[in-house]
Amino acid sequence: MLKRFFSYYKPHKRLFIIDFSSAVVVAILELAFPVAVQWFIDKLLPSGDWNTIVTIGVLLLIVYLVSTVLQFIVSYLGHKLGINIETDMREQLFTHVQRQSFRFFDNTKTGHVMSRITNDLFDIGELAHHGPEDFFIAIMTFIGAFLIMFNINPELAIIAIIMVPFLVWLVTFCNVKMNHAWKNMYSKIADVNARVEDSVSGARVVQSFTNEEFEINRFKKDNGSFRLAKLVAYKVMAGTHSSIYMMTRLVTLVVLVVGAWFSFNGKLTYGELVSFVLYVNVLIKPVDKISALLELYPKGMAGFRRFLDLIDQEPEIKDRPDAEAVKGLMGDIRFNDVHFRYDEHKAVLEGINLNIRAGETIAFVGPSGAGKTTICSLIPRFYDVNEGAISIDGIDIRDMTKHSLRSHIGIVQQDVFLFTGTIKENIAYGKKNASEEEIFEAARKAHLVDFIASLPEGYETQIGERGLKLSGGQKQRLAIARMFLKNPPILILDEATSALDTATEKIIQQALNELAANRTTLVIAHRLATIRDADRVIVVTEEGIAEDGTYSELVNQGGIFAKLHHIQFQEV
Ligand SMILES: Nc1ncnc2c1ncn2[C@@H]1O[C@H](COP(=O)(O)OP(=O)(O)OP(=O)(O)O)[C@@H](O)[C@H]1O
Repeated sequence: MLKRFFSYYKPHKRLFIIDFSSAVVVAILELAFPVAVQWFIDKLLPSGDWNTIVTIGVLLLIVYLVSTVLQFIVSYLGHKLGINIETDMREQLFTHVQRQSFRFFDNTKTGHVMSRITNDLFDIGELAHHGPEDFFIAIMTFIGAFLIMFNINPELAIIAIIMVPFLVWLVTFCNVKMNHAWKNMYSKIADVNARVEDSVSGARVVQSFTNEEFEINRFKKDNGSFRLAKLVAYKVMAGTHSSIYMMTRLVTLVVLVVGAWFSFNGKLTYGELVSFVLYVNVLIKPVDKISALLELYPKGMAGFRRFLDLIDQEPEIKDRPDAEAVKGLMGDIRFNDVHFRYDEHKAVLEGINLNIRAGETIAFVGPSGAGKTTICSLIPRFYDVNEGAISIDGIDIRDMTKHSLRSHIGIVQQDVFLFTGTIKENIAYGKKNASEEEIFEAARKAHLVDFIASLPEGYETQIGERGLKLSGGQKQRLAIARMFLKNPPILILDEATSALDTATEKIIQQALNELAANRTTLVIAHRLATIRDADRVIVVTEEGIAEDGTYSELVNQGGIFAKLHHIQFQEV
């Protein structure tokens, strides 16, 4: 895991080297300071040479100035390095989530994904900056300080260092406890995020059921669990800090008292004693640093582990290495003995055989839950078949790149999803490099022009989150405009006209008929009035494809479709 963590430094090698070497120089200057003080007290003060004292003062000032500049570099560039790494990871994670397949989103809570992309990575930048640098500097100053102390007075140096193993044990012990506490805290905040995401996006449902209290109580529960998890983490942290504080002060105290005794016995000069006490601080500082790292390391690593968990989840639907980027597909679709299941428990499709000729308009009808939407989801490879194969123009869809396959298919969902932004931006989503004329033309074909003209800001009107400020029919027309722009050879309309009033529906139906001309069009419809013009009607039931023929053929056949027809048109 550490190896993978360090691989993120690679693109920022230069920054790391500047930051790290500045930190090393600062540490060396810090190590040299007590020696200078000792020399000052023992040699310079008794000599009474005021000129040398002033010269040394000026020299020290220069050293301090250099040190200050280096401190700035360490602090600024170090943090820059950290945030660069954090940004890279966040971008990688977002890209990775974008490439995930439908099944991933079926099984993952949005709030949890949001948490991983935002909160979980907060401490990684800090760890990336402080981790290796502080660790190395701590070891370096610790060894350096000990060697100098040993040189001044070996006995006192050994007394000072004798307590360090206890400190190391304490640090390790606390590390384990804190690791656990932070990981738990991250998982709880992910739950809070998931709850907020659910309640806010479902706010209208919540209010229509007057379930606000219920939602508040559920939130309180999750928020309370998060509070508890964070409190535990802080408690462990406070325990760690105070134990380390006590141990470090104890070392200083022991050195001061024993050092004073040595001094009485002429084994230590005053300068050496002062320098020794200063060195105890230099010796202990790394332990302080390590204790800060101890707090940061588990937090950062807990986030990094969760980051890796997600990064290591391979997208289910991937391009084969030899996949072809297809162009100009006509839309001849064949299902050859297709079996499909969403999960282990229940087969949704079993042995489906279908033959859809390019340019045909096919209507899928049948009871709810029979698998009409599923059949259509398999064509763009939102899911892969478990057995059998689907081909377009004779090419197995698994032999095409996902991108080229999907660029030939347009889908108008039952539940239109629009993005926060303007009307123009949302239409242009169908074709990223569309010209203004193309956008206007698409809007015209979708009968949106009058509506857009009635808005004070026209095409620049903000439609609110997920198109909240538009009516169902307007959303639907916007989605249709988007599809005119995309202009795909294969069209899937999932009850596309269900949100329209009778008058608008007629106009849209006309537009859709125009759009469907010379394209393969699959319509999933419940209202039979919209599919009278279809070339073929396919009845899907839980047992598979039950009927296949033209509208009138099926009505005359007197089977399932005929029954549906009679129910809808109240003919007996
Ligand atoms: N993402 C999913 N994960 C698991 N099961 C699913 C998923 N989507 C659909 N199903 C199940 O698969 C079966 C077929 O669903 P599908 O949506 O294809 O039916 P449908 O005929 O389009 O229904 P409707 O007319 O109500 O839209 C149903 O039993 C449904 O519960």
